Amino acid sequence: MGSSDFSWKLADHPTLPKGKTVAVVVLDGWGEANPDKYNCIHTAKTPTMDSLKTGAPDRWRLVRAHGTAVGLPSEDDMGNSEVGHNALGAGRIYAQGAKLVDLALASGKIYDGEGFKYIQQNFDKGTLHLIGLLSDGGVHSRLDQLQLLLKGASEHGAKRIRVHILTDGRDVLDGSSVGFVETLENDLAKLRKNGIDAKIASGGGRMYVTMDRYENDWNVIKRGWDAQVLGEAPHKFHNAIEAVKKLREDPKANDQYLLPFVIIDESGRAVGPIVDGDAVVTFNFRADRMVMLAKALEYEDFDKFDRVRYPKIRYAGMLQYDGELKLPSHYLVSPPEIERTSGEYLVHNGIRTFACSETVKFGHVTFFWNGNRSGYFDPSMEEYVEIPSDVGITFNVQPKMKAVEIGEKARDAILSRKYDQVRVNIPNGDMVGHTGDVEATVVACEAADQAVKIILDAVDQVGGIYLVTADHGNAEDMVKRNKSGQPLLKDGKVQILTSHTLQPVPIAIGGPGLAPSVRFRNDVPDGGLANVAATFINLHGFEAPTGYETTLIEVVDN
Ligand SMILES: O=C(O)[C@H](O)COP(=O)(O)O
Ligand SMILES: [Mn+2]
Ligand SMILES: [Mn+2]
Repeated sequence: MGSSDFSWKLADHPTLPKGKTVAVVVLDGWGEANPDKYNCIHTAKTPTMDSLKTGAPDRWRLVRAHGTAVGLPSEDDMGNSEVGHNALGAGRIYAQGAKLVDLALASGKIYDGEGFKYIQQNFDKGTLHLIGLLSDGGVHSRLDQLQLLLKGASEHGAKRIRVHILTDGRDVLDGSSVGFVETLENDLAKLRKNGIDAKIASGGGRMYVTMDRYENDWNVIKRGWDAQVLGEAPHKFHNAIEAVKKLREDPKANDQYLLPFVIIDESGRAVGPIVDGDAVVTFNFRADRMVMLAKALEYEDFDKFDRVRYPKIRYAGMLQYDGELKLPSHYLVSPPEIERTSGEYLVHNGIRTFACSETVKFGHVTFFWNGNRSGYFDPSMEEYVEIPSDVGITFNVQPKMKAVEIGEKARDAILSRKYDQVRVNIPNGDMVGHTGDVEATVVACEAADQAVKIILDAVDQVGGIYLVTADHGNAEDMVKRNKSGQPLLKDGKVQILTSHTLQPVPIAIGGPGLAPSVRFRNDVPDGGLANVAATFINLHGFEAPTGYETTLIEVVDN
């Protein structure tokens, strides 16, 4: 398609009408799995979601939400919110950050890029700092990519390297951080043998240190800043393995919330604060939980917390995290170019959108949905509403979260008849699932179901249409399993799974506004999240844009 003949105008759908309110509901972390006591969705009372499944067999199906269906490197990669919402909003499958970084490292092109050359200029006199999530979860970062980057940077002139680690336990099993730190320490020892002064300098659990998102709690970034930049933390150790082991001894401690620590030398001085003339790389490829730190590192004017010292550094992200803000301005690998998203088409075709979630998932139905782009396409056509999330708690304490509030906001938006698409993310299954608390996750799923009911009732009242789906699995399986699907025991105990899963997710359509002749096609058996955008664009009365993955629905003669 030449740029001159490109048009935002969508063709009318041959049969489906315009003007119906369409509610698009994304249940976060809600996959389909066999009934089992570790399937919290099965245990929970979810009459609304159950009725969608059993009520209309040709309007309920499963779609793929992991691996290559969402642009991840392999079928062993579980889905996640970033790639899931990108696929849902963009209607196409893009090679995602994980994959793009793999390619750039494998070809060595990462070292020829503008971003690497930019930071490289500080290697002679300064230290290279690498900050990021230390695990093989593959959601925000990957250990093997860090290992390659360490080796490559040292071969390209870095003489002094400091790694600032964030322990995981959320995309991987709790307790696995010790092994990851040991692996990293081995690698750093090898570098030291080759004359590179390479050490771990600081650390902390990802949810307590650095990896907040959508500006929910700047204290999280500040704790990281104090350790990474200022070299200050309440806990000081001589090595990181000891640090993680000791801090985990507290029975309440876990990898996700590990207290911040710094590594000190014999004289008690922090081994790696960030100072003028240093180079810094944040090695996560995923955006949402790096944007806040990127702002603190990059913005001269910054008032979210007192940085005390703002070092003059050369900073690059693994990727550019926000395409609209161009943040950070330097990066090692170009992000996927997600363009022509459904949201942009909708504003060009007179479709007014309302999008809502609570803070911890707000960017999922806006920023990720719109291709990692913050802000509106057209503020006169869109309204985005953020409900403040609880701050400073783990969500098993408040498993209902703001589900009902989100449902009610969506209800009011639907009843106002001011919007054609009302889009929400309901976070409970995912956010509580990540805590590993099975009982709380059951409560979470029940709350999510109630929110869906509130929305579907409103759809009923206005004669609208609903499309209910999810971005990836989580709450439907809370235990690590062997290949035959049985819980895998360790020391006689099951291992609780805090992470997402490889399961498919449901999608259901219906509502009084949906013509009786509409049903799911059965010739798209491998349909995935990227097929959903064409589907809801049809429900708005338009043909899907060129290049979009095919629709999941067909209109049959009765
Ligand atoms: O960032 C997180 O909370 C997890 O790593 C992934 O969860 P999400 O992809 O559902 O946000
Ligand atoms: Mn998610
Ligand atoms: Mn999640």
